[in-house]
Amino acid sequence: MSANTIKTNTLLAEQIADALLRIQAVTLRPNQPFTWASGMKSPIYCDNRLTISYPEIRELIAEGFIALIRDNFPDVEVIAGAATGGIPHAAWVAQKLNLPMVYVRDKAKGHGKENLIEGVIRPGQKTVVIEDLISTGGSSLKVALAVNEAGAHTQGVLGIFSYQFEKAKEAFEGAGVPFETLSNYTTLVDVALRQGSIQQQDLELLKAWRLNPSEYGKQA
Ligand SMILES: O=P(O)(O)OC[C@H]1O[C@H](OP(=O)(O)OP(=O)(O)O)[C@H](O)[C@@H]1O
Ligand SMILES: O=C(O)c1cc(=O)[nH]c(=O)[nH]1
Repeated sequence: MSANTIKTNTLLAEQIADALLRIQAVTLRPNQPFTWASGMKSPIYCDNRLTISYPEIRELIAEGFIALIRDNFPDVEVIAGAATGGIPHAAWVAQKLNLPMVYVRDKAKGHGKENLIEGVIRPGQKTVVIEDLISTGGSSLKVALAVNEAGAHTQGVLGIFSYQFEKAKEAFEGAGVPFETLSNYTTLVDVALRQGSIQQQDLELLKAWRLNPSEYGKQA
């Protein structure tokens, strides 16, 4: 399967965008840009960690992941959570599918057993990585590659939300790892505009940022 053949469920993408807006997971802060994991500066931050506090939203997310897994990776053997945001969602999915779970740290522990991957993963095991958010894709691809380096096989990466950057698509394609998210930036902006939770001036700001996200906020 190529990296872009997984089909997004449009209704679910809207439901999740709506939920993220409702719980105020999305913050616009143009005057004090956020620094992302990649080092990029951004006027927007989507805090998907908040979803774990809402049982009906985390259930929607878990069922969304399970539908994607059933359609695309029906023979998956292990669910891997990307630390930290992906871990709770991976646990709920693994529990519902009655599958083993592991989680992958962003770097190996500096003491104890010095593990990068926690839990049991065996050579050849078909694995789906669960991540909370994909910006550049760097974090989740690192997890996917760590799984492969451990001798298992990453079938795909699934996330809650993606900013739909070309850079991420190219990175996943380059690594030969299929990926998909339950919701995305385009849907979020559409839903937010419809609801009136963003205004015209916010839209202008977001458009300026989208034109050149890597340069945004560097002068700030
Ligand atoms: O696609 P990327 O450019 O790599 O960015 C996305 C990553 O950034 C966030 O993680 P963060 O490092 O903030 O850590 P956390 O999950 O431990 O909170 C998020 O949870 C993803 O893992
Ligand atoms: O790229 C990131 O670090 C990032 C962006 C975002 O909107 N939310 C988040 O949790 N991380």
